[in-house]
Amino acid sequence: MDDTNRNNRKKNACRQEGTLVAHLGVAVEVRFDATGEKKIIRVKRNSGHVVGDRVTVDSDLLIRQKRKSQLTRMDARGKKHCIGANLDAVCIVAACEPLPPPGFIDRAVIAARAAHLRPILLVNKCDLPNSKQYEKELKKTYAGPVSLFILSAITGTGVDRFTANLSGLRSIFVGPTGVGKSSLLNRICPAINLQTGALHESRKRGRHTTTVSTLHRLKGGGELIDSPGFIDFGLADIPVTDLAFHFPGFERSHDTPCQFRNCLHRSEPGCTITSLLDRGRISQERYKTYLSILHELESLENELRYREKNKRRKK
Ligand SMILES: Nc1nc2c(ncn2[C@@H]2O[C@H](COP(=O)(O)OP(=O)(O)OP(=O)(O)O)[C@@H](O)[C@H]2O)c(=O)[nH]1
Ligand SMILES: [Zn+2]
Repeated sequence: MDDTNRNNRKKNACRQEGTLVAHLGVAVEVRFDATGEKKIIRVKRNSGHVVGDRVTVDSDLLIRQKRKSQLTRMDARGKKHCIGANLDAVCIVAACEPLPPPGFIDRAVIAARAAHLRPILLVNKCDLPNSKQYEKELKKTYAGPVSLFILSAITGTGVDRFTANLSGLRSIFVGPTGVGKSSLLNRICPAINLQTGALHESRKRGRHTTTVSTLHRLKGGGELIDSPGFIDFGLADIPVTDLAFHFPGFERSHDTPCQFRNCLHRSEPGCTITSLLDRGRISQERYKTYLSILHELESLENELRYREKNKRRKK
């Protein structure tokens, strides 16, 4: 073996492949494929790595591999955040207390579908007396095209039925803060024993609990990512003409395309969606929500176009 070959072999020996299993802000934790061992590696705060990323580690250097899928959201200031990588499903956690901000579930379903991920809606805290009415409303709007599970992290109701569906999938929990994501994860994998709101409350440190993203292996074979709660699930990179296709409640329109390919379903002739609306097959409430998200996306597209133009002018 010549020196070059020997050096290359040496180099490859200290290169290891793995999965990023925790993001701690200024460091990440990588689980190596070969040994299952974990290593903490320092990264810059905005290094662009997210939980679920496949990486090659060369001593302390982290090389990210191409993602098969990713889930992205936009915050109120227009900044994009990738929340998880190489996913299969998005578990949107909601509860009657605290109620999610208006449009949160719709945006999360749209973002999941646009990223080719399966949306799963979890209605947690079904042990609370106010839950029944809320469950009814969510079932009416989403059940069918979106898998929906009613459960309680406290009593354990519905949890086994839900976890049976996670086998073989990498899923991520998303939801506003306080809906019980960490409590559910604790119930599903008791070994993790994550800090939950109650724990923090007892230490009088407020309710913001999850500050890091972590990936956990499930007994049944799947993987689950717990991510910090956030208030706004702004849509990123979804063209206005694609919105209706991903919008929950418009699934009936998929078989019959509108007359115009760029139809936005307002008042264009030959529009399948407004025709279904007129015949009561799409509810007024769903259509109104669609229009408000459409308006939001149009404003965003205009803003981006304006910024782009200004940038070019300055050059
Ligand atoms: N009654 C009831 N309370 C629950 C249930 N699940 C969670 N809680 C309570 O809701 C509060 C918030 O729970 P967490 O699990 O910390 O919520 P989270 O969604 O992880 O919150 P963040 O980490 O801030 O995103 C805690 O006080 C839990 O005890 C449930 O099924 N029923
Ligand atoms: Zn149309």
